[in-house]
Amino acid sequence: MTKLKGSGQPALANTKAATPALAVADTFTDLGLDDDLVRHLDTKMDIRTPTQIQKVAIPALLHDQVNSQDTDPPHRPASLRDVFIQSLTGSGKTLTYLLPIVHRLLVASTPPLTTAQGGRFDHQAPSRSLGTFAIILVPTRELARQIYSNLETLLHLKLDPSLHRRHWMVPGIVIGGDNKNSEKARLRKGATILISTPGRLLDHLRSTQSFRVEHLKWLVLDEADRLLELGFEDTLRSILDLLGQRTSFATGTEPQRHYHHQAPSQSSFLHSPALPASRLTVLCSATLPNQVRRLAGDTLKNPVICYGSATKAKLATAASITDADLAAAVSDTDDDEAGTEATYTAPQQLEQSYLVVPAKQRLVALTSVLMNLFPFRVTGRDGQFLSAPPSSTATSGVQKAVVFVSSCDSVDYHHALLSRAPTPRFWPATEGLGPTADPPSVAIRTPKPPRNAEINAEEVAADRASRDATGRRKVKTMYQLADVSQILPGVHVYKLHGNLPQNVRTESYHHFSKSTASAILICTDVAARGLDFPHVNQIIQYDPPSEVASYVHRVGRTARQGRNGRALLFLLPSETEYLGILHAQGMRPAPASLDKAYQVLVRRRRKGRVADQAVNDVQMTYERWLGQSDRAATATHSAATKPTPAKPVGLIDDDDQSNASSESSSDNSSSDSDSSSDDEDEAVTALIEETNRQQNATATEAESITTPAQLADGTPVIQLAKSAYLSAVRAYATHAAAEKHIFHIRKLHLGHMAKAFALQETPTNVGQKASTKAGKPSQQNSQGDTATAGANGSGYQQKGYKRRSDEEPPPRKQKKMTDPFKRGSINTDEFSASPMVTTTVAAAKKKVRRAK
Ligand SMILES: Nc1ncnc2c1ncn2[C@@H]1O[C@H](COP(=O)(O)OP(=O)(O)OP(=O)(O)O)[C@@H](O)[C@H]1O
Repeated sequence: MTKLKGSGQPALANTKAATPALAVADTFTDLGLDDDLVRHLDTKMDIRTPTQIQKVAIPALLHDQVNSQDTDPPHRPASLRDVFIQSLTGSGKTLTYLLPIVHRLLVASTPPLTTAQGGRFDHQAPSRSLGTFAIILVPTRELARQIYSNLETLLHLKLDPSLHRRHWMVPGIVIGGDNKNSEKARLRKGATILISTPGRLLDHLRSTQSFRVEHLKWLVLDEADRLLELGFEDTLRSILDLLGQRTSFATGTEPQRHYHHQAPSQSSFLHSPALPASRLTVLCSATLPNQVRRLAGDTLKNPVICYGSATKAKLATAASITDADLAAAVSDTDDDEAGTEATYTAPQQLEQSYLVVPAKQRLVALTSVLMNLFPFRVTGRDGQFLSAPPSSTATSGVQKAVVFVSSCDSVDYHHALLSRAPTPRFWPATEGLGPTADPPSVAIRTPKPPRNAEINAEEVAADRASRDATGRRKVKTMYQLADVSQILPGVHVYKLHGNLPQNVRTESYHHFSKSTASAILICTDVAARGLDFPHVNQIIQYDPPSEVASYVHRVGRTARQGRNGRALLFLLPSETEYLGILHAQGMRPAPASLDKAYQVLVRRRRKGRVADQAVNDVQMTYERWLGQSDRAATATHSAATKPTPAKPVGLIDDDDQSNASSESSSDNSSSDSDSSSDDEDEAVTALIEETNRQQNATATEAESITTPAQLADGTPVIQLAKSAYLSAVRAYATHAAAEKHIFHIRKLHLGHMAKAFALQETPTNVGQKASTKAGKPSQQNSQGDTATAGANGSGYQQKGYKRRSDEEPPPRKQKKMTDPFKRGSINTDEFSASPMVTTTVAAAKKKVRRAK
């Protein structure tokens, strides 16, 4: 990694009086910030008192030198120093670095007093054409937009006219997914403070000649631990190299071939003592895992280490960051009380808990937790839902939850499930409880169907959805950003992950943040860092994070700025050892009770208020809903591959016995050869008809209260469930090395995991069955399935995986469970004591014979 210049720079004149002492500065003015800026913070942003980290880091960033009581060693000569900021999530790190940057640019562009007093104003204000003075690098696009929006607000400050300075600073943003040409145009005009993601910045540094960085004074790496991690590291190295080359033009080490000479009047600004003499690097993070410390040590030269906890702040200096420096800086924190050397600290007011849930009950447990969070009052004699309780809206304002899962597929599936799945039959009806506000939508560009590619049924459906009544392709379609949940009436369900179109990502983030309705955001770790969602009071880590640092960032989306917040971690019984790892690193969640969580389901049930039944209701409702989707998908598949439409489920007519038996030979192998009497046949037919009538009644009842088990673009939900399951299994293998023995795929019971996605069997078997039904040879089926599994990433069966004797067999060997709605199935319901039996022809005959 390129090392940055640092030592040997001349000490700079302070722009205000002496650097304030650390313990004394309790106001932004005392910290040395510009009066206009302080007024703006107060009147327009409602920010009056600096946080702990702001108290300690703003002076360090304002003056490039340290005047600290905690300086170590105490008499290190003042010089240009890089700055390292480590502080709790939600403690205001963004303003910590933005305020000094804006302040110093403002002060540098203030004309000298003598000129202004003499009546002549010849100090030409600097302009955006000077290029970029500060670059803020962040790992995600959403965070970039959030910081850009903070910066815009900050730069709208009202300037004191008597100081003869003008607005000239322009905020800029360049991020992946946005239009590069319009970004180039903006960079050509100039962006004084630029927010960017690493890949796109590197792209512009390489290809946008008019992007001027030779006056760059600040490079801020926000969420530095993430940026310095593997993956971003190479990009960052290239960025630093390119910035090094370009800034050396300006310092005269190389001829300024590409860059304009400055107007003489602007040179007084460029040489203002208010600006750093050369580029400063600022690293900013809530966490700093060990492996990243070494990289930070390489990146920062002569750094000031600013550490802030909820109640204390500390400052230290070092020639470079070493473990010892950080340990020294971090040791004097709130954790002292616990007497540990914890790596991480969570806000004190954050209530952390964990819930141990068996895999097969995860979905029901999630539903219960959310129902407890978004309760609805049941009133009336028949237990009708009449209204949302005051707690979700009136008293505490808007209620919001963020649910973290491990993959994009999982986000898509759980979003579909929580927003579209119906309520169980034994619950009171929820009609009349409409949403509190219409869910928002956004127009997105319709993707063109791939040329010369094999188009499957889903793509056909998506293409159909993208055409208007006359069959013409619509250039844009409306994308529903949130759906109103059926199971949690009135609650809007949003999603956010890296595979969504960029404008959907942006708008989902924006609308969830601003939502005045109660809302849930289901997301991947793309939302784990830095995002500042107002009113989020519950974080749910439905899938545990892949490393402890992520845990800290995820829970940090709530309990920000001293507000209350709760965080709940879901664990499988086999994962409880993870609590030890969390404990050792300073995170101490308390146990939560699953039985208590289920009480909300028991209360909802109209009859037989028993926990097992209530839990079973929810699981079976989800499974039935997916069953509908499975049948629809199978029908679509059959229609595409077979000229004759599939036989309606559960119906047999006598003329078609031979076909019926060949279609499901395993179930009915004995029926044709049976030499039963006419009487017996009649009795069998009567029993089957009766069973079918009951089944159909149940199915109709279930279907009458359901929403279609497919998305607006026609994607069957079962497809999402299968992909989500496979991605979840794959994601399980991505835990940090120290946690791998806990989160090991061998410990997963794959059949139970399938239940956690409301699948009645593992996806491979589902695929096999669908293909068999469509009349394909079994070899083809298994090839197709293997390909699907590979494409979706499990790769579990292909790697010659050897299983231990005590573990769950891999997917293909799973005990076959069949759809309860399909004729000829015996389904053992895992949530109830007794198996649910549906009648087959053979079973019916046996029953009739026994009855005789
Ligand atoms: N001095 C202050 N007083 C009140 N609110 C503040 C102050 N400084 C910042 N805030 C607000 O606190 C919230 C959190 O700030 P910010 O996002 O910068 O936190 P952070 O430390 O960067 O968190 P994370 O580690 O999660 O990225 C923001 O809404 C911000 O406007």
